[in-house]
Amino acid sequence: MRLRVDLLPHGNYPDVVLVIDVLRATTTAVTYLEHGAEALLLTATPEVALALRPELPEGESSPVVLGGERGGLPIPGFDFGNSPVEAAAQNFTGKTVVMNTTNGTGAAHTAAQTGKHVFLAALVNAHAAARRARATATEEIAIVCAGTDEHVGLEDVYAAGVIAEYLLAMGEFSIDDGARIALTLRRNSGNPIEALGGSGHGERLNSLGLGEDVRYAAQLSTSTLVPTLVGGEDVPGGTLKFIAG
Ligand SMILES: O=C(O)[C@H](CS(=O)(=O)O)OP(=O)(O)O
Ligand SMILES: [Mg+2]
Repeated sequence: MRLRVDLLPHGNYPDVVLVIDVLRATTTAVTYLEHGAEALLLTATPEVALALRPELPEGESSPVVLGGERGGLPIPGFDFGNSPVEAAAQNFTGKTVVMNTTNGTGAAHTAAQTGKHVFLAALVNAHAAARRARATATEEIAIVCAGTDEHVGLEDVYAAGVIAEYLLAMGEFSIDDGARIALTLRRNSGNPIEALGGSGHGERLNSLGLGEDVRYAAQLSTSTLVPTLVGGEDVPGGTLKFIAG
């Protein structure tokens, strides 16, 4: 079995893909599902997301809510930002959450172009994601780091190293240099809060007053839920549907 870590999304994915965007899209995605969401629709653009909101009579609560950000801040017309702390304070039972973010949702779309099995991973579900990947893969597990604006993100590579460590404890793998880099970073960057807080994006979120999100995202394996890409005729064009797995 091969284990590969892509420091940024690219290339062909023949088998299992774990998409990581610790700060903050995949952490928030896990949180929406933890808090009752029936499904997540990750859109290619904010416009696709806005078009999915149904027209409803005044006062009627929508079964579809929108979450996402640009520049770290909520997108105008959306109901929520991209904050796991905000998501954790809500009940999404019966709701579909439509998400669009700068990096994470695009990385999922890149992975889904070729990946046979696509899952969303973060530190909060790292162990469950590793177990699911190991149980599903037949030839390769690719851990794909979303990064920030096409630049490598320390937080994503650190999380890839955490997941790679779990995987190596589960069986034999031949690993690539991306995995070696991720493992080295994991072993030399301290605990998750030190690693995330010391990343460029962690510092930026702190400066935006979003440090609680960084601390939330640094929790390790607190969720057993793995967002899982599913197909079907009901999936709107330009979206990827993930359900709790
Ligand atoms: O919301 C985030 O943390 C980032 C956006 S940015 O890097 O602050 O512009 O989005 P994500 O897609 O979760 O990396
Ligand atoms: Mg990110």
